[in-house]
Amino acid sequence: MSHTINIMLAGPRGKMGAEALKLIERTDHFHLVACLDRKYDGMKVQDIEGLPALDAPIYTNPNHAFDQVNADVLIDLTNPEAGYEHTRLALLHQVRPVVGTSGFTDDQLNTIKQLSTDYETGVVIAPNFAMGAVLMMRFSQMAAKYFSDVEIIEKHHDQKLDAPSGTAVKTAQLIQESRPSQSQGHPNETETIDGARGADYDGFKIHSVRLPGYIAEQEVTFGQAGQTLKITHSSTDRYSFMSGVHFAVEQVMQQDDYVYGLENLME
Ligand SMILES: NC(=O)C1=CN([C@@H]2O[C@H](COP(=O)(O)OP(=O)(O)OC[C@H]3O[C@@H](n4cnc5c(N)ncnc54)[C@H](OP(=O)(O)O)[C@@H]3O)[C@@H](O)[C@H]2O)C=CC1
Ligand SMILES: O=C(O)C1=N[C@H](C(=O)O)C[C@H](O)C1
Repeated sequence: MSHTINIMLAGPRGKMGAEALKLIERTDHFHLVACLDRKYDGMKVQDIEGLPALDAPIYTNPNHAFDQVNADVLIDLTNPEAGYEHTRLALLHQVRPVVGTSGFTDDQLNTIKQLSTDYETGVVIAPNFAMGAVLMMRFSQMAAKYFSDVEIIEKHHDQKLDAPSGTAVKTAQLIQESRPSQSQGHPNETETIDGARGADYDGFKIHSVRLPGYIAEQEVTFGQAGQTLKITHSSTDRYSFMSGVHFAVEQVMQQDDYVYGLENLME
């Protein structure tokens, strides 16, 4: 019998938050103790139309929530601004954050890492919870050892706030670890329309597509004379992220430090 894990969830009405509530509801040893939201202060989750019958209270002031509620884990699925503040507060209260929210700056990630050390509290930052996406990133890192020319194309729904996606940034970092720095394409290439060649990361390009109809997709294309290699992952349902959320919640309970990427927790 697993030990009960008390969870505070930020962003319960969001696309991911609503899916995470269902995960918590169906997992026997996950117990929702509170939600952080922008609205409905003092109400219960079960009082909000469309949300499951869970009697956890909703707080709009995260300070009050962390002062009043005993949580083991914070799951954050909000936006970069709120997510950073929630994660910071969680660490100050020695609540272990599992962060799916993307779009943090390097400075913010460094502060989170430092707080994790200072408060001896584990934190998992997961650019992508889908196991297939984690493998796609690792395969891309492997391929970059042999194919030094690469471009990343990520495609998301048009409600996404941050670009490039957290997944694309993490993929780019893993590729950078595997290939020597170099710039690609023709040295004299010009853009007749600004941005046509995408964003530059260590000499290679990242392209962000935003369209209704997509959930999340990424294609990493490698090229060398006479051949191309494409490594692609698609999430066609947000359910795809939930086994990773489950895994991260379990894992963060065993952690005392900062983990950036689920691949660091997989054998
Ligand atoms: N790591 C991963 O695998 C994945 C990560 N994500 C990331 O998760 C985040 C959420 O994505 P998604 O669910 O699609 O986005 P949504 O916009 O659907 O949901 C975000 C939710 O956060 C709420 N919110 C905004 N500000 C606050 C606040 N201050 N306190 C509490 N709640 C707040 C919003 O409320 P309101 O609507 O009222 O503004 C909304 O309900 C994004 O950063 C996204 O990139 C998404 C999918 C997978
Ligand atoms: O906003 C999304 O939807 C997603 N965000 C994450 C990211 O920025 O990579 C993960 C996934 O791609 C879905």
